[in-house]
Amino acid sequence: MFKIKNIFGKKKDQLPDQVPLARQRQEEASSRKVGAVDLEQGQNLYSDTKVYGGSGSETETDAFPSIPVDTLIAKARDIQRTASMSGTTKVSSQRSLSDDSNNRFIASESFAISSEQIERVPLSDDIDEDEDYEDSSVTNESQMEEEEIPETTFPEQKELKGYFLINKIGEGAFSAVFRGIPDKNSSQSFLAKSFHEVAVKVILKKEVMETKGAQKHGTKGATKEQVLKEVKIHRLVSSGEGSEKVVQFVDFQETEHYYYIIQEILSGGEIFGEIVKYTYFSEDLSRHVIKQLALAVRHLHSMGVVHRDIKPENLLFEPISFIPSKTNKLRKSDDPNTKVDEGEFKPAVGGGGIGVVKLADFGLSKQIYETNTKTPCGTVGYTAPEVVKDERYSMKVDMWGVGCVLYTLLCGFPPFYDEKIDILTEKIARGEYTFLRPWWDEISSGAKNCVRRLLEVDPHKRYSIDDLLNDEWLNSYDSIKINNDSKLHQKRKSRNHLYHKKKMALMQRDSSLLYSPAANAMRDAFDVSNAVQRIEGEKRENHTTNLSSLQEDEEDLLTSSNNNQKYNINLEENMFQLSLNSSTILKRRNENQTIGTNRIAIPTLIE
Ligand SMILES: Nc1ncnc2c1ncn2[C@@H]1O[C@H](COP(=O)(O)OP(=O)(O)OP(=O)(O)O)[C@@H](O)[C@H]1O
Repeated sequence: MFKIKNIFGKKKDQLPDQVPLARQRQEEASSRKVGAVDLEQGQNLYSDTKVYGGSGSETETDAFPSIPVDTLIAKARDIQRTASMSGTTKVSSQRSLSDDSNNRFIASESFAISSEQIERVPLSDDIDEDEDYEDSSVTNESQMEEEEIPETTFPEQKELKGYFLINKIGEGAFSAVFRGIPDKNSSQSFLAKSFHEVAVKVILKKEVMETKGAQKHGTKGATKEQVLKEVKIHRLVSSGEGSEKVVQFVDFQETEHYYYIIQEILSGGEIFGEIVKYTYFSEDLSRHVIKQLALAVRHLHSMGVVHRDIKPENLLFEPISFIPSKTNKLRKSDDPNTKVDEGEFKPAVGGGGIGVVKLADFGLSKQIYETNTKTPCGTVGYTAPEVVKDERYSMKVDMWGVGCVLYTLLCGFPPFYDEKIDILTEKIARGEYTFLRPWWDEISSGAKNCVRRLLEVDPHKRYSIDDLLNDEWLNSYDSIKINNDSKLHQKRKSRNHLYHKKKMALMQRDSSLLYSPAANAMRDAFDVSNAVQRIEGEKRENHTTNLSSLQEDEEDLLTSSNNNQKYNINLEENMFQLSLNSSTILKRRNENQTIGTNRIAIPTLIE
């Protein structure tokens, strides 16, 4: 590991590769405000008046004759786009029709900047989160139903029973995710009745191979076995004490053309998007997220399940109301003109609009032993101590993932980065990362220590989930309140559905920052890091002869039994195969090649 004392005194080629990425992140963050800073709040951007009828013939006037109308419209649209990402300003457009004293109709349209906080619209939850309250949005059901008109009739709706698809809220490499409403009159799923709304992940069957063999010899794609395994594991981890930190599994349907995985909806979306928005999180907010992630991981590990794909894209959240900061909390590495205010943090509730956080996406998860079975093989009670120990080490893959997330939350860029995938792989394998100045200067030693203990190369020395939950920094104060009151929880969720709708519409309108080069580089860094750790985990597991029978239904992802040979498999291929239905790396790259953004170079075979 190398340490850099001060990056500014160094020549460009001596700088760690994270530096350009960190700078790129900051530059992209500032670009989102470019439009908004040009104009004062309240200033009219564009006003076009058309006069029809009356005594004179049709005339047209510009309120700002010196500026071409088209330029103004383009500018207004541009600002509207950037403003929708910054969440701080809104460009409103107004149309009106009136008649004047000459009996003429005047149609006017104007754009204006206002300080309305569109991303932070009160969630109809300006109610104290701690209070139990009656929620009018729930009691007035007819009003609620009136709002729930599907955007369009989706082809995916045709074969789905018991749920109405309302709007698309996300996309994976092989799936589309919709917000859906359970049909109260359907007998489809008993569980669905307790959810006002759900997320429906739809996988088109023709994208999915029937068997592992087909996958090996045919086109790349997820296999049916993998879809079923994801469902099996998701269903398993949605049960038992502690499962409330995991996105709940609700229902599964297989039809002629589709697989439908129905799950609890988290209306805030991905934590990833919030990192892009705020550039980084305060220590309080980072702790808030990590504590909840740690509780989810503890639950999984207690059931013998390893997630293996822990990253900010797989952390979903419920929004809470945003409280603007009372005092300036800028770090010295921040640009005061561009840093988006994270707002006040409320212990046990959250901050930055982020409340409850849950772990999602079990597409790469693996059950390495069972905890509640009578089958001797794989049951902890019947397993030799060294095997149990090794299983524990396999779980350390997730702890590495938690470390990468924590690092990224605290500073805004991932711990390991290189444009070339093979160099990035080496850095990850060697644990080569630094607490870069100036970005880490003001981060506490407690937080750094926690990161260090998680990003420990040797899994024996790396924090276990219990170590993390006992970490001093993580326990500086009670960052979350676990509320098991499901009735109250449901009320809160239903209150947020309008917010969700608005936010999704905004995200769809402008995802330029979410898919900017730096954001994609961040995604890639996580995908590579997780793939490297999974390969390490597989290596360790294969050393353990006695390991669980559950491996039987695992895909033969690393085809060779020879460990050295395994490691030499083209990592890109491996990552794709390891990730399958949850990987987006190739898709992103293909998309980016067409739009010409700069990407990590696709590697050649490592011989
Ligand atoms: N339960 C949910 N609540 C809200 N949004 C969700 C939910 N599940 C998925 N999404 C949204 O849909 C996106 C894609 O979902 P998911 O990650 O499960 O699909 P995937 O095919 O496994 O994706 P990937 O290829 O990114 O791994 C998520 O990143 C998220 O934005």
